[in-house]
Amino acid sequence: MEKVVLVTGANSGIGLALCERLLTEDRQLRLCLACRNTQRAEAARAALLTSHSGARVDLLHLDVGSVLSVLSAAQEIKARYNRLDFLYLNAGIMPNPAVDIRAFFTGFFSRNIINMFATAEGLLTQQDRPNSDGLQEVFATNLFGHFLLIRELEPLLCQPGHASRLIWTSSSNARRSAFSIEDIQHRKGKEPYSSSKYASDLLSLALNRHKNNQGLFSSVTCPGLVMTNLTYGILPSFLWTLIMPIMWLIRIFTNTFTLTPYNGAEALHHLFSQKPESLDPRAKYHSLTSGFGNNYTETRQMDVDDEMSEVFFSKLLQLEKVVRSKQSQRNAEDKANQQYVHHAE
Ligand SMILES: NC(=O)C1=CN([C@@H]2O[C@H](COP(=O)(O)OP(=O)(O)OC[C@H]3O[C@@H](n4cnc5c(N)ncnc54)[C@H](OP(=O)(O)O)[C@@H]3O)[C@@H](O)[C@H]2O)C=CC1
Ligand SMILES: CC(C)CCC[C@@H](C)[C@H]1CC[C@H]2C3=C(CC[C@]12C)[C@@]1(C)CCC(=O)[C@@H](C)[C@@H]1CC3
Repeated sequence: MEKVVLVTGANSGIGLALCERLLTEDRQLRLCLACRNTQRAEAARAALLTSHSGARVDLLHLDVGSVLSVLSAAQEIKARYNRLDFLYLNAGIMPNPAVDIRAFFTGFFSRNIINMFATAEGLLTQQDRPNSDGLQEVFATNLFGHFLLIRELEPLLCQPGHASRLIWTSSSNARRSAFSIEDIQHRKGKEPYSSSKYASDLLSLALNRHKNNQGLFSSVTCPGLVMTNLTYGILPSFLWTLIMPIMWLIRIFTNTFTLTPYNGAEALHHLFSQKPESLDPRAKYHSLTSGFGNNYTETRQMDVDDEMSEVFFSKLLQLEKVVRSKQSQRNAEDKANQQYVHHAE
């Protein structure tokens, strides 16, 4: 039976490289690229079809940062497919990043250097802001939009006698200390990216606890440090040009510098061929590249606990209720306005 796979943020970077790899792995695949930018999505589809002529590649408009877009994309998915085998929750943003230069040099001349290059711990801050749904943008995009999508797609994902898989693109930048259960959207802090990625680790654990018995299995990955639009946005381009040779040099000493999107997609691709029973709900699956350029996947235990993941899960369910009721209110207002205009004409 053909597998149905949907990838969010599939038009560039790790998501696009994953699509390439999946099509090479399985020619029967029915692949859906869920992207917010139609032009870029079409370009990605064309590129995939150039290397895999005759492949079944669908496009879907989805802005994971918008409640309305998620709800209408979910309707469209339910209308198009009667099953979803894999849902890759990959879209992500890191807006207005800033590097703490002093922390960089302190880390550079300390024993923490390898960890600093692998996780960027203490190095990166971002400026976040509320979006038009009143949610913090990073939280809404990297986590909540994906959560809402999963909730909407439960009828497809939780089917008796059939296993479906969720695969998150998290990060080794996910840190417990950047996350607060009192401030799940990270309104007050300066590390919304780290917080949102830690939140995806917590959510994955909770989803496994609640949904494994309904045939839904969730896993978390880290692609390593990959040169993509997201990373290029961190420093000015001339600086990247200057430090790129050093990055390739560092790669010889650390396996987390996967650098290319193809390498970064290793763990995401690896999980595609794993049986649900073999998955570890507490593990993060890391894409790694050796100094000789060989790719492999390694599992490392996440710093998550059941109690916090449970509280977080119930907070997300509460937020979902609020967001849904706001959305129905908006829909009702729009309808009333339309009727008013119609009568006035
Ligand atoms: N690069 C790295 O070193 C690492 C990346 N990651 C994670 O990998 C994932 C992929 O990022 P990466 O490939 O690096 O970067 P890219 O910027 O190349 O890819 C991000 C993708 O997400 C899409 N996206 C962003 N916001 C939205 C939205 N609101 N709705 C729909 N799609 C959206 C982008 O679309 P558009 O083109 O329209 O912007 C793009 O396709 C992210 O979750 C990131 O956090 C994790 C660890 C390391
Ligand atoms: C000369 C400059 C001051 C050097 C700055 C280097 C940094 C820009 C990089 C060092 C470690 C990198 C890193 C990431 C981005 C670029 C660095 C901060 C990530 C945060 C990218 C996104 C992720 O999710 C992480 C896994 C990466 C970890 C390492």
